[in-house]
Amino acid sequence: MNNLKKLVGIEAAKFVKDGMVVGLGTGSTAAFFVAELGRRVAEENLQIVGVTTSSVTNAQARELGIPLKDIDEVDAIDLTIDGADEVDLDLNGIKGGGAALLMEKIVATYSKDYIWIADESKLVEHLGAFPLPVEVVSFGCGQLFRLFDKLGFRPTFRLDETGARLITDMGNHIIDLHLEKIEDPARLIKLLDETVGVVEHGLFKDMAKTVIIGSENNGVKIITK
Ligand SMILES: O=C(CO)[C@H](O)[C@H](O)COP(=O)(O)O
Repeated sequence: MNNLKKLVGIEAAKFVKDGMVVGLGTGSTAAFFVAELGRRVAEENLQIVGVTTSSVTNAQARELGIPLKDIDEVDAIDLTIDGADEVDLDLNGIKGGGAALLMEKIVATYSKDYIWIADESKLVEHLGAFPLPVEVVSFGCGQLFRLFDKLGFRPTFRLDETGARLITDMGNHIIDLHLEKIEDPARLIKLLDETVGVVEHGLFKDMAKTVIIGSENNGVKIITK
């Protein structure tokens, strides 16, 4: 699997050109992309500015010497490349397995172009087998948990390595919804968007225009909308 993640990471870096402001995604697949960008900056003198989507990616990019700016210091982000946990045939997806969904969605929203990279195991017919992450403020999140439970969403709090409720880079918690199959993504998005205490959710609908998929048999496949 790692070889496929590396393959698509390297392929995605080819979309990055001199002068671009580039959104740098989070996760093990995006890390291969960031590593390749770092190589190009160091070895090919590629001139870019990165905007990161998590503290983890920020640390990796700094280590590699990729020039970085805060999202509010740039006029626009030309292109963001990120991983995904699930991608359906309409190029809608679930993100947030790495707990970075809020920063990832904000960076994606302000990007002119947005590409996902993934190995073939992420392609699905219906979203929902991967638990849907919902970022929530800590105040009243127990009430929110009970509400999700009553709605039949089978919620669980995301925990950190110590067993405590995970705290995201933005200082919130994550409730994962074990939905199995999301029949109507638009309806669920409306419900979550209207629920007080929900900061953001990992359903990314109509955001990615291109997905680069790595497969054992066919190598790299680029799907566009
Ligand atoms: O959304 C994400 C982080 O919040 C990641 O992009 C997603 O979880 C995919 O990660 P990986 O490439 O490690 O499978």
